[in-house]
Amino acid sequence: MVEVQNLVFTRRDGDLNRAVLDELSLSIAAKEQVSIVGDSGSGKTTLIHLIGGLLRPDSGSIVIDGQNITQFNDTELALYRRGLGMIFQHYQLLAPLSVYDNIVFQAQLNQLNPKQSDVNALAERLGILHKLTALPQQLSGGEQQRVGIARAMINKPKLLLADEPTGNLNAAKSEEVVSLLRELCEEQGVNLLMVTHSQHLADSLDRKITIQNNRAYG
Ligand SMILES: Nc1ncnc2c1ncn2[C@@H]1O[C@H](COP(=O)(O)OP(=O)(O)OP(=O)(O)O)[C@@H](O)[C@H]1O
Repeated sequence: MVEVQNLVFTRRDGDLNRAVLDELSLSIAAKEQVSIVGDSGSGKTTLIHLIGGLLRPDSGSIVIDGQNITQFNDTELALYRRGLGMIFQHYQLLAPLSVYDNIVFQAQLNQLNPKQSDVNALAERLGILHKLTALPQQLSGGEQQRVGIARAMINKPKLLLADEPTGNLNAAKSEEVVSLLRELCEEQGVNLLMVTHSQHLADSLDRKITIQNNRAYG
């Protein structure tokens, strides 16, 4: 569950501080799947990064499962980030590593050692079982994003943050990837927050939040 209250985040713009998010509040129930839409530059990525503990707000609170992450120190915040799943538009796979190693690398850094049988089961589910020994460059965009999803899901996160996960894919591939993402999140009871520019994909989730005039609606 995500509870954001009166969030303020400013960025330096020349000599001025400019509010990107200003007293933004929103509430997302456990297991809910929510899309985040809004004009370019409205602050969607900023919001995802704040909820993901990659940025700190100027003021306001972000409560995740009862814990106000804005009060975490750096170590606590790093620990919090390890428990999240994140998916990016440009996949951010490690080029020299095989698909299998890309899926487990982050988990292993965090001293979690996913079982091979779990990796295989997830890869099968995502249709990339036959690609586990391939390098990312040998994969299509859609396949690379499936690896991104596997990497995010292998830790069994409670919260999955996806920033334009289909921004590099065509409409048909985008639908495939998002419907897989939805299914997996539903099965595992994962809260999904997905930034998208596609109204169609946004409408396919439980709820749509629009960022406009530095605030959240919907
Ligand atoms: N590192 C940065 N330094 C200064 N300003 C930034 C930085 N990153 C983003 N901004 C500004 O903050 C505002 C919000 O950016 P953000 O990336 O959150 O928007 P967005 O809604 O995700 O946009 P898009 O849909 O184009 O990806 C924009 O005006 C942007 O120019």
